[in-house]
Amino acid sequence: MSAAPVLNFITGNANKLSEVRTILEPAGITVRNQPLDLPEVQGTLEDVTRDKCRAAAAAVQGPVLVEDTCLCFDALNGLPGPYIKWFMQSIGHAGLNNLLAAYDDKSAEAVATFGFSQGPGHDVLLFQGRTKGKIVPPRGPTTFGWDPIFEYDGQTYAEMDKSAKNKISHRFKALEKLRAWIEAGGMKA
Ligand SMILES: O=c1[nH]c(=O)c2ncn([C@@H]3O[C@H](COP(=O)(O)OP(=O)(O)OP(=O)(O)O)[C@@H](O)[C@H]3O)c2[nH]1
Ligand SMILES: [Mg+2]
Repeated sequence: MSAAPVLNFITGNANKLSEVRTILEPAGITVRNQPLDLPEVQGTLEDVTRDKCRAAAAAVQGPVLVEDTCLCFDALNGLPGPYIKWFMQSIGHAGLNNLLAAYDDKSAEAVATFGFSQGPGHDVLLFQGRTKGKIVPPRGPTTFGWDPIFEYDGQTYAEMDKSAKNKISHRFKALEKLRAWIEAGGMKA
């Protein structure tokens, strides 16, 4: 019998870690964590995750999982995208809504891109999930980033039960792909 898969998820974000554990542990996948704050380059969603994954593998000298989250406004051709963390920190929910004040189109996409590497010098494999929604004035608890302003099917992410978010979220969809790859024996290849 083969050993149960173990992932070392390098993130400093406790909310991400909690969602990833909740989604993967029922599938028998153990998620460890090292909360390193890695430098993040500018570029496409995929560039940012690949670079973050290489930096994580170099830092821990072993197999790693990382994730980068983007929030892409359709009216702004995908911005703030990978820069959402800095936008969120500097202008908050009100500022993010104001960015779209000049446009009728409030649609947005949440994107999670996980990167897995067996270690330094190995390729980075990407697993991406996308959920479409729209940007609204904040509703619901302010526990996690921009959850209160991202509305999906009439409810903001923040208004949903965690279990409901974890069935439709960008992160869940990306982790479904990662899980399928692990179950097909990808980590051993
Ligand atoms: O409301 C939210 N619902 C989510 O589902 C979600 N996922 C991520 N985020 C936030 O979006 C930025 C991404 O930046 P990010 O991917 O670099 O994350 P991070 O720097 O916090 O952690 P990490 O890079 O150590 O993994 C950060 O501000 C995160 O807090 C979310 N906010
Ligand atoms: Mg980060």
